[in-house]
Amino acid sequence: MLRAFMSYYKPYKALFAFTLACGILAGALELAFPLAINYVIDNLLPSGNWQLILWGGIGLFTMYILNGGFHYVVTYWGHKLGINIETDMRRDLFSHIQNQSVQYFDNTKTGHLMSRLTNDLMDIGEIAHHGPEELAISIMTLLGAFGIMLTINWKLAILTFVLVPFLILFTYYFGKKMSVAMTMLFGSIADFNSRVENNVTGIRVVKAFVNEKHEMDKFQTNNNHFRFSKLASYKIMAKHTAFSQILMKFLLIFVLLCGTWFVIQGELTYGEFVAFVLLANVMVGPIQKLNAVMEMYPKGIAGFRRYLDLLNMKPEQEDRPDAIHVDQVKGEITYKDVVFGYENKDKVLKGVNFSIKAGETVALVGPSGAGKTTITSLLPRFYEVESGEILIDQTSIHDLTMASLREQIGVVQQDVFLFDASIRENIAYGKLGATDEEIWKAAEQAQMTKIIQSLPEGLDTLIGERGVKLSGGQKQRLSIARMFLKNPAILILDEATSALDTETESAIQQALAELSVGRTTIVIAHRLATIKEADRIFVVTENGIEEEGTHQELLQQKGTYSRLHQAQFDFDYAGA
Ligand SMILES: Nc1ncnc2c1ncn2[C@@H]1O[C@H](COP(=O)(O)OP(=O)(O)OP(=O)(O)O)[C@@H](O)[C@H]1O
Repeated sequence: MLRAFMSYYKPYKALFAFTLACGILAGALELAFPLAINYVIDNLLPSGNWQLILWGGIGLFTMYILNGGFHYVVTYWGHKLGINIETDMRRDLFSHIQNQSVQYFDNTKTGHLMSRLTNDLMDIGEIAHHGPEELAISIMTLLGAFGIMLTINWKLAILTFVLVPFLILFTYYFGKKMSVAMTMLFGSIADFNSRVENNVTGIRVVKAFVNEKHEMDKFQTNNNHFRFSKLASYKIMAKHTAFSQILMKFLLIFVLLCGTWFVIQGELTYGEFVAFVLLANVMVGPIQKLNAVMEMYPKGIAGFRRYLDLLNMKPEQEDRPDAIHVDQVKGEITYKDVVFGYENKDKVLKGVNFSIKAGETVALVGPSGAGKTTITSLLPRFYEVESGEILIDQTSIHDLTMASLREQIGVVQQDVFLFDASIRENIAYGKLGATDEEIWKAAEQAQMTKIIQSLPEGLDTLIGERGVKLSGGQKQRLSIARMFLKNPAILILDEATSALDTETESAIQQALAELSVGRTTIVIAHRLATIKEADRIFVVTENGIEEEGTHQELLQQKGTYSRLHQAQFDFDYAGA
């Protein structure tokens, strides 16, 4: 863990060395002060040379100006080092999270991930700055003070220093307790975030079911758990502060008493006595700093441990070393004996076989839960097949790089996800850096021009989280416009129009028909009327592809498709 932590210092070696050097100089100046006082009392004072004393004062003042400068560097540049490291860790974690498989996101709470990226790393910057640097400076100052004390009076120096290991051990003990408390606290913050995220994204459902009170109760449970964890950490912190204050004052009084005794015995001059007391005071500084680092350490380290746990988790999917990048596929698709189940549960697909010619439009129909969406999710490798093989243009999708494979495939879903940004940004998501001209062209192809023109801010209109300010049909058109820009060779339309009214549906069907021209298209539809024109229709049941043919052929077969068609016809007729 330490090695992983230290590796983040590599890019900032110079900054680290600079702040460390300033810290060491500041520590050395702190040590010089008691020696200077010792000299003034024992040498200058008896001589009565007022001028020399004045020069001594000016010298001391200059020393402190320098000391202030060094402290500024340590505080500002040291923190800069810390925040740089914290930023780098966040960058690595975000990139790592993005590379995780879809399955990983199925099983991970958004709030927990948010917590890992924000709160968990919050203290790491402090540790990165104060940790190694202050540890080194404090140890150096402590040893320096001890060395000087030894030269003044070795007996008193040893008596004073006997107490220091106890102080450090005591801090270590509290640090361990704090680490456990902080891990608990971070866990409860993650749950807390998760609850808030769930509530905010589902607020319409909460309100529609008038379940605000129920949500409030659940929130309060998390809130109380958070309060409990935080209080536990404060209790440890309070005990630590109280005990260390007592021990520190005990150290000073001990030096004062012993020092007085040594002065009475004639073993210590007045100047040396004052220097000793001041040195004991100087020692309190590093001990307090060590305490602070030890107090901070558990917080930082608990977060860093959670950070490493996630960072060390290898993405379930990676490109093969010899994977090839494809620029443009023709779009021929073959599924060979594909078997798949989610998370080792029952198999959803138990040996699916089919092939689709380049440019063909194929519709998947069948009962709910039969695995239509699952079949299409395997093509861009959102999930991995358990056995069997999927080929595009006769090449296994596992022999292609994941990025180039996904560039060839466009998915339009019923539940369109849009970003909390402008219409322009959302359309341009299909081709980053697209010009306004390209965006307008895509909007026109998706029959969206009039909608955009009617909005006061046109392309710059902000559409809210998940596109909440747009209607279902508008969102759908926007996702189609985005797809025109992406221009993939293979298109998957997953029940893209099932939630729309007839007029909007027919407009969007038209846009989709235009979008599918020249592309291999897989359409998933419940409403069979929308896929009559498909080149072929596959009937997916729990046994795999049960029937296959054109609309007319399947009707004549009088099998599952014909039954589904009849049931839908009866339903529509009854509805009319
Ligand atoms: N991410 C997932 N994790 C675990 N199980 C899943 C996941 N997605 C789907 N399933 C399960 O896999 C099975 C097939 O689901 P799928 O969505 O592929 O069916 P479908 O034929 O598209 O259904 P529908 O027509 O209702 O959309 C279902 O039993 C479903 O519960």
